[in-house]
Amino acid sequence: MDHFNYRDGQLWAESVPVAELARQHGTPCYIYSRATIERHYRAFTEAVGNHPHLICYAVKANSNLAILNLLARLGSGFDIVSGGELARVLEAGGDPAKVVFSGVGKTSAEIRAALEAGIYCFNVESEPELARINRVAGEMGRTAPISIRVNPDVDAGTHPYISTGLKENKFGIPMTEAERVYQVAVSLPHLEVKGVDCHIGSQLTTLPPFIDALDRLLALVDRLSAQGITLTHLDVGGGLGVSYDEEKPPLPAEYAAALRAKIGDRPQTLILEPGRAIMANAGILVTEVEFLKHGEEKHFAIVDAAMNDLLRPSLYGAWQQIVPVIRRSGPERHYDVVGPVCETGDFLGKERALTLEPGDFLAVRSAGAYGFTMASNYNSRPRAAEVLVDGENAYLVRARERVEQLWQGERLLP
Ligand SMILES: Cc1ncc(COP(=O)(O)O)c(C=O)c1O
Ligand SMILES: N[C@@H](CCCC[NH3+])C(=O)O
Repeated sequence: MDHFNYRDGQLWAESVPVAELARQHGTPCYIYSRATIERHYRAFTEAVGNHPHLICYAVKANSNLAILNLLARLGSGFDIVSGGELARVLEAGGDPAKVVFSGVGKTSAEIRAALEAGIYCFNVESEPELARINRVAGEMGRTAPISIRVNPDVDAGTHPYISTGLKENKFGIPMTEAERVYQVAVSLPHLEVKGVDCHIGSQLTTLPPFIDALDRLLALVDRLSAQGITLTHLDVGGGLGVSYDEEKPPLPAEYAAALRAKIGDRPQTLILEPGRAIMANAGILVTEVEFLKHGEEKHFAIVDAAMNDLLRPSLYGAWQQIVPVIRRSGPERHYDVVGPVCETGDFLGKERALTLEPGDFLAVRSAGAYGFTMASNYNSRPRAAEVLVDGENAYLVRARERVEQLWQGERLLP
């Protein structure tokens, strides 16, 4: 469900015509809906209900400061994976005491910054990382709160690049090693063991893998408890999918309710790290058709957004709906919608039935998550503007990069 709908033959973002925003701010341009973000966030919290819980929004999905600030105002915590994401959360007014820090390669400097900020917990992904956090905390005269990210070896049934909970993936500590690593953790003087964590992948469209992983986590919690290690929280990661095409993933409310039912009256705080399920359908990428090119085999719509703006189609072969911002009548053609970047893999969609003229605006739907955050300056293209719509109002929350910004910090040889 989102707040991008057609009225009078044109696409609206809440109560603002998308074409108006495209003209005002130029294209390519990301447009987000505040109402959608808030609805998705609330669906999670309401479904978990009165069980103690914390939603730690996965910042990597969309780290625009205005969006982080909106979520912080709703009470959200944050799942971060770098010092940069920590800095953004703090800048946006996020509460460090609600931050969990994931990722397999935390540097000493990042660990120090997180301890200084006073984050809630490190999700530790290896034994050397455990030792590093213990050392840094000791140097600072602090105790570092940690949980172990276990790899439950559950097949999430998702794209191989975004599956994280299998033995062959780089993430987490194997379940078979987990108890031993917990014993190491409790023996280290500058660590406080808080919980357990897992994250099995992204864009999951069914419940069973989540439930399997949770079963394995709960069994571990019981085994640890028998050894005198009591945990205060259970972090089940993110990964709930959205409908890009025909997928019918569980709704956030169904997902959260299923986890809640499984956990029953266990005392541990439930932590969720959703990213995509909150943001994907809260954003679109708007682009203008520059040229139509009718080849011998194919029709191309050459647009002003490219793989540097939205990488998912090129990287994963991901399918995202592409729709006209203003509908026009006339015969449809099947177009490959491609950008100006010099790569054959630079496409937003293939074989899309559209009626188009140069100058038309197109919207790529479900682009609020892993859209702008995966953008680059490839081909020295400035990154797109970002606009957040709130009812009848629209706010430019990040201006399009200017070309001069593309060489900031670079120096010529003397
Ligand atoms: C540790 C961790 N938590 C949360 C997420 C968020 O995932 P999603 O956007 O699929 O909810 C990710 C990304 O997959 C992740 O790696
Ligand atoms: N970037 C991916 C998801 C990766 C999830 C990060 N752990 C996507 O667009 O689908």
